[in-house]
Amino acid sequence: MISLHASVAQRGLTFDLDHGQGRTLAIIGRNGSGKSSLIGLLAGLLVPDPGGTLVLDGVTVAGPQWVPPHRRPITLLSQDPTLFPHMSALDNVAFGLRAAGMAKSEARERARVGLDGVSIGHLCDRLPHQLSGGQQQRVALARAIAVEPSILLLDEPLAAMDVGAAVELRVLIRQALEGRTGVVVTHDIGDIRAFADDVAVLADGRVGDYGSVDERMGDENSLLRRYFLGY
Ligand SMILES: Nc1ncnc2c1ncn2[C@@H]1O[C@H](COP(=O)(O)OP(=O)(O)OP(=O)(O)O)[C@@H](O)[C@H]1O
Repeated sequence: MISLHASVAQRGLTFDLDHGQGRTLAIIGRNGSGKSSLIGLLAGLLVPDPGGTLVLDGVTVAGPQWVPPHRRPITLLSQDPTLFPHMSALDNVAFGLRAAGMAKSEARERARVGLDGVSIGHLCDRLPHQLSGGQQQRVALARAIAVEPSILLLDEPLAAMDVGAAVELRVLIRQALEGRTGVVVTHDIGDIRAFADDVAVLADGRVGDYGSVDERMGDENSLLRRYFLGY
């Protein structure tokens, strides 16, 4: 569950959003509409103005109290995998588990299982520069879900992939979203169809339209249709 009621006046943004448990929300909007800022607020990378609140799974993480990013039940998969270049794929995935206090052997075993889960267990000893872009993004996905977040944020996760890699990763991301709450920023109607239950259209720093994808896909006058088709 996500409940965000917060402003960032410096950026001209005010968000009012309540999103249900176990559902995935697609965020779409033109450049500068506030997509990255919304992700930043959820992830704890951006602080809302005083008086704003963010509640994740019933816990207030911004507002009267502040919970830092690494203590939130949330992880982020971005367009850029941002792996540690000097660490193997295995150690990249194990890093967050170690940081959370897990013993080294257990963290490495969990990381190995995670890399098997995204079909690159056989590449676990490779450094990032020895992996293709698609393989690096699989490592990043394994890292994002290794800590078992209840909420997964996806910021244009397939934008840098070629078509083949995108198709394969889309299946893996869809699996990763099962049993989780998701938020995906995307410009790709394929991502919306594959991942999203609901869609929010951001405009001028606000949530301009919000509702179920099925309803809006069928509605010839919907904002979703106008956004993608221009009519
Ligand atoms: N670091 C910053 N300091 C001040 N204003 C910012 C900063 N980053 C973004 N903004 C402003 O906040 C507003 C929302 O920007 P944001 O990057 O969240 O939009 P976006 O929808 O992610 O855009 P894009 O699709 O271009 O990445 C814009 O008006 C932008 O100019």
